[in-house]
Amino acid sequence: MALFHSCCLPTPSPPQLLSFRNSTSKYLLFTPAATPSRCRFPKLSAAVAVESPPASSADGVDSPKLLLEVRDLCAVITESRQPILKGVNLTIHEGEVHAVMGKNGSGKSTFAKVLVGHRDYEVTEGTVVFKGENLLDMAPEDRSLAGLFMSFQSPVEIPGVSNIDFLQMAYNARRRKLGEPELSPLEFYGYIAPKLESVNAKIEFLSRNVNEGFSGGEKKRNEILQLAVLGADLAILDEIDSGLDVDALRDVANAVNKLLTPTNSVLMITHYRRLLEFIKPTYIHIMDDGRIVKTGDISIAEVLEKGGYKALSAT
Ligand SMILES: Nc1ncnc2c1ncn2[C@@H]1O[C@H](COP(=O)(O)OP(=O)(O)OP(=O)(O)O)[C@@H](O)[C@H]1O
Repeated sequence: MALFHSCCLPTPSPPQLLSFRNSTSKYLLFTPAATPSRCRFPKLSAAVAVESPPASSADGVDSPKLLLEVRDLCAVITESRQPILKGVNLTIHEGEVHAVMGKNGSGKSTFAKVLVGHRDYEVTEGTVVFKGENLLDMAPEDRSLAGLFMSFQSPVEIPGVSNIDFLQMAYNARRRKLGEPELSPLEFYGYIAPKLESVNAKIEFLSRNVNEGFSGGEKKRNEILQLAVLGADLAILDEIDSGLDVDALRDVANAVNKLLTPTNSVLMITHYRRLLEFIKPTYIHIMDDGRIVKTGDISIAEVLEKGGYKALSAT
């Protein structure tokens, strides 16, 4: 705790801010002294952030609604108190697809898990507002019921519980929360059959125990089936492309694309441009040492693929 406080002193130097604009967004370039983080750590690098667009545009057309606003988010590992997130800033509007990339160990999965309230981590600073509510005040299950979904990098197995029972239980819990009547097993089967088709999964998928004995690719497909069944305002997909063959990647990406509407959003973590060719991101963010240090468009992934992170830091 002491380490955290000593690292989180307010910056003594005045903010230095450069801004520039393209046709759609205004970009803010923060110099190290003005990196927008309340918890400060010694290693600072220039960060580019995309400023939230105004609530309505000049021609009177409403801009998409704000879905998630993360400000100066800092988190430690609960047990060891080791700081992992060191001031994450991110804004997501409805209808946007955000991709987070970054070197191994930069904090991407931790960020995702902190958003869904994983107990391995404790938030020590910062705010997260989801659909206008303080997300950090909500229990993990309430975050899910509020419309947050996360597909884990390594989905858990639940021996003894069949996929269909698990999905029906989760879906009916959501309906109860919404004050809607629960679906009977027969009604639920009618609801899930087309979802199964949308992820190109076989019917046997439903009678198998949750993820037990599933191949890596089947587990990822099953995660997207869960997303299709439960629905979400914000789906966080952690390396949904890992371990997938080309056809499975296309299936999974197609299923995600079919779920995208103008009012929901995806935050996906990936190492590879390949996924971004199937699910087109609105923004790509680069995470480094627990912070988002760069934000831009698909060109970031192109530079990365050609020259690695070294090439990116030179841009
Ligand atoms: N529960 C934990 N216990 C110990 N260390 C942890 C824990 N969670 C995260 N870390 C450490 O925090 C750092 C960030 O991990 P994280 O999984 O968030 O990185 P990542 O960017 O998702 O990496 P990758 O690209 O390899 O999946 C790593 O050094 C990791 O070892």
